[in-house]
Amino acid sequence: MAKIMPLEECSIDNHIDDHVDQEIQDCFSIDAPKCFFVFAGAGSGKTRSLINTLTFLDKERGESLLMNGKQIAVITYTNAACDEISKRLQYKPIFSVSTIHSFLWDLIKSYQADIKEWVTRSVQKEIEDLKQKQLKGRGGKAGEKRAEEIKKKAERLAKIKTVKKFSYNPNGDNVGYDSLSHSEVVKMSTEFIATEPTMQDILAAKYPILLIDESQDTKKELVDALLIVCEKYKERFIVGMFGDTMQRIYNDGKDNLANCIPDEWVKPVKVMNHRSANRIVALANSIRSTVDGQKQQARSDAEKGIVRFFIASTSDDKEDVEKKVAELMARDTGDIGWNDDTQYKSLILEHHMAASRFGFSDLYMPLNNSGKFDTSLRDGSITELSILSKIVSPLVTAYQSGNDFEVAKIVRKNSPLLNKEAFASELSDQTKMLEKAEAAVEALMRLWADEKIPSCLEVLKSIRDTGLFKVGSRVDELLTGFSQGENEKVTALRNALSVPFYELEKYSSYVTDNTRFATHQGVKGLEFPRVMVIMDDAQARGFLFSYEKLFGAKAQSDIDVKNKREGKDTSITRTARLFYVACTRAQKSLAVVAYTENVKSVKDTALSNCWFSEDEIYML
Ligand SMILES: Nc1ncnc2c1ncn2[C@@H]1O[C@H](COP(=O)(O)OP(=O)(O)OP(=O)(O)O)[C@@H](O)[C@H]1O
Repeated sequence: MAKIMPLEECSIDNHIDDHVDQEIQDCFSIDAPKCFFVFAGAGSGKTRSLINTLTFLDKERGESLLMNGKQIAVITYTNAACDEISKRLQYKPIFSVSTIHSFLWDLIKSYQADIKEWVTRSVQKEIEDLKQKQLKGRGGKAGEKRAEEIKKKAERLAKIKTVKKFSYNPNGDNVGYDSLSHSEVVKMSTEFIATEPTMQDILAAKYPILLIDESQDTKKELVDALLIVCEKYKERFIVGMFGDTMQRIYNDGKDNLANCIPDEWVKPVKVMNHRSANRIVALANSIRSTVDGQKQQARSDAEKGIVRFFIASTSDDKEDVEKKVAELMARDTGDIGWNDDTQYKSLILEHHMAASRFGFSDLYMPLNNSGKFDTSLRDGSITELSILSKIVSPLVTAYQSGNDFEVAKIVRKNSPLLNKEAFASELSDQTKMLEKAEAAVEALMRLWADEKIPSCLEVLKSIRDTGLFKVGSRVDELLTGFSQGENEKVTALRNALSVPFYELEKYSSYVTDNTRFATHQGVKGLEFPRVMVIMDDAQARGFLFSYEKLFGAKAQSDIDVKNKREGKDTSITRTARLFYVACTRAQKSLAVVAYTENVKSVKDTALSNCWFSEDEIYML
């Protein structure tokens, strides 16, 4: 009788790419080290190969590297990816996993004299350039703005002379003349790496192995600098890049990276998509055929999978449309997960679209429109919002559900009324302290009495007045009325925080990834069983992407035509790549929803590109 093999062993073709990990491991040979470049489509197991490689390196080289004070550097695109990779590597000290900005800052931050010299030169040059423009310019508003900029830069230049130590926070706002901007750090450090032999020595000695995830979006200056160091230190510096040119969605990545990789680098090829069902892989291939024609195959044990394309008018009610889409998906797939909005992921183009769908627009828009809070708004780290969402909101929930233990725990952990210093100064009468803390909690909770819902400002006022939690001096400014000439951040925050407290809670759920919404860009690297990709240019305010152009509903601009003629990236190719990233997150079923001004063109394009068939399309 024939031996019955486990399914995994039967489907030999599912192991078609297994040689890739071995090819990568061979690059770390002591005698003939090589750099490598693993570029492969979505779901092909690049992250898995990265982790396998690191696990192998830990086992084979970990001890000797650590003993010599060296580390293996891993550069990822986001903090979330850093956390995930560090966790999977069990936080072992042999690895230094960081984002590009932290990596570069760590490398250069102790060279303060060089930093000072570079910044001084750079600001001087900026002033010079502005002065040149001023001479040629026509004055008017632009001229006034330039004059203001020249003045500000001259002030910074004067202050830079006195700076002893420059600071930089890779994850936040960098204000103040002694702090460096994100672009300054990238420009300066990559320039150091590309041109300073000492910095090249330090880099190669500290991190003899450097692996980069999502390298299609790695800043081009860094890629160029690393290529220089690789060439110079062939014997003792190995760079490994993992990525996919079709998933390049940020403009600062290196265009046509694949063509810049030296011939002697090892370039293993992967052809399988381990993530998605057959129909989704076929769609991904046909989207890709409009850009580079690379094809993947699904696993032999992959499900059939379902894709549907829903076309709606821009003026339709979005909530109704998306509800109907989920119902139709549940019906067509027979998968009840589509009936539960916590079980599928809706991918929107910009955060404010999640804000309007999930109900935190009034909080989000003033902050977004001010343009003063970049990443901190997106990751929820604006100080006042963070206190309200991370401390006050759980406290209110615990109190309202009668969980006294949890209330006490939150207060003890976070309140200055019960911290060590408070205990030290009230040694004789600690009950007094406890009573004070209790009274502060009661005062806060009275804001919710009689089914009232307080505004975020009222909540901040209560905790500031009672001292229940430390709020910082900006809250005093927020709680006084608007004054001419005040900091724009304060004005934006005051407007945002005048909303009912529940909007803050919704915002907080969104930034902590506890809602069904995420952006097309933000889900890079992730996967979900059910995905709804929402394309809605009318609601998106950026101009880098245009689904209407991709689907032929809007004409190409003259610039698009010119860029295309010159073989450059256009808003259409950029959008095709974003569309590819969004669709390839789906494992089992995928709904694509297009809101358009031109229903017919969208349908015609979907059919003529063979992205969807007639029976997969719904006109809503
Ligand atoms: N060789 C394999 N055998 C079985 N499953 C695999 C294999 N490689 C990857 N997978 C699974 O396929 C999915 C995609 O893998 P991974 O995230 O590593 O792909 P990726 O190439 O990094 O994807 P993307 O570029 O789309 O982010 C994961 O669920 C992973 O566990």
